[in-house]
Amino acid sequence: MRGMQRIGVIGAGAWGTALAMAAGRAGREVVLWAREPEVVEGVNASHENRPFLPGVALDPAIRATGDLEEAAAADALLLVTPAQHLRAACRALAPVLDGTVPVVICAKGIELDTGCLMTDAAQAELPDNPLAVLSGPTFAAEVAAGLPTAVTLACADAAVGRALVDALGGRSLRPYLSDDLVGAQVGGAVKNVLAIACGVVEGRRLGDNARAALITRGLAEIARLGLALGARAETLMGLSGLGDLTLTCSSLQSRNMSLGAALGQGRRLAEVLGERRSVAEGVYTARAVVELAVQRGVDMPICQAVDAILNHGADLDSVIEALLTRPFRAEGV
Ligand SMILES: NC(=O)C1=CN([C@@H]2O[C@H](COP(=O)(O)OP(=O)(O)OC[C@H]3O[C@@H](n4cnc5c(N)ncnc54)[C@H](O)[C@@H]3O)[C@@H](O)[C@H]2O)C=CC1
Ligand SMILES: O=C(CO)COP(=O)(O)O
Repeated sequence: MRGMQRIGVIGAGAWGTALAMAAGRAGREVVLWAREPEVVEGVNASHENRPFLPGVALDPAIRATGDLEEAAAADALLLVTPAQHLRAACRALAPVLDGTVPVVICAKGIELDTGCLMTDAAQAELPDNPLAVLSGPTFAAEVAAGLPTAVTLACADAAVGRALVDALGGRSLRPYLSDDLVGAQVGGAVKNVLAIACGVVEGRRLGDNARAALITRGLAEIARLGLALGARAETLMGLSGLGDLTLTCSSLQSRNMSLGAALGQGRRLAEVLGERRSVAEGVYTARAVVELAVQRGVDMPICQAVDAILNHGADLDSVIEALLTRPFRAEGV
């Protein structure tokens, strides 16, 4: 497998920009594709992505472009759009992307209309490209700052996976190789829904015990769905599962947790979303995950509670009461 020198990053939100920094730090030449002309201009002229990663001085070597073909002319491509737009990004890439170029999915979510994992959506549009998944406990601002971070990098082809680890890894971003693409996606998608629940706990002042209980029983939900979809337990207990769940459910740096906290304080969803330009994936994945769970016969009461609050106008206190009065059961997955 030849070395990967030029990395294209598709999507210049906080995470795409942070990954561009990580790839640059690893010695790669980076081209960052942004939808917004002001982001292209800001990255190239002021070396800052003010709309999505304000206050971070970017490596001047990172070049931004609005031209998808230019970004696609790379040895590997990182796909970092929001999950609900990933399929459209792949469709736009198909005519300009060489079929041999590895594509690394960095979005976290489940597609609403289809229930597809991101790799299934990407595969449908880019059937020839080798696919990989990069996921784990990774707040963008910390990765951009070069703080120590570890991720799961899953790829079915071990040689491609190894080349990606070598191309992107360094002392501050440490990828652990896996071949479990399903497992690497389920944790990152479901934890965003669970982080909204943990935010509600925070906003309603239900205490740290309740948050720990939600994290633990939330992990059981991730495990049940993951195993039903063919994931391996060790992946779900690794960086992309337990690791990311722990991070996102413990810090108001998380957009999902802070959104849940606002709801817990009595604010309305539309109002909270209206104040943000950044994506809180759990808002969309909640419904997708509940539909998938119903299809697969998997019990996910916490995710269902979040979906009821977000999408079905359920009263927050009634939903909390219903969770607290569920019948007692044996522990375990
Ligand atoms: N920010 C973080 O710390 C991390 C984010 N991720 C994941 O990365 C993905 C991207 O998130 P962020 O970079 O944080 O986004 P962001 O919230 O910083 O920015 C929003 C992004 O959405 C894009 N966007 C908005 N409307 C769009 C549309 N109609 N079509 C296509 N794109 C549109 C914008 O161009 C921008 O790139 C998400 O799936 C997220 O869960 C994963 C790990 C860490
Ligand atoms: O995925 C993330 C951390 O791993 C970022 O979480 P938020 O999208 O909730 O900010």
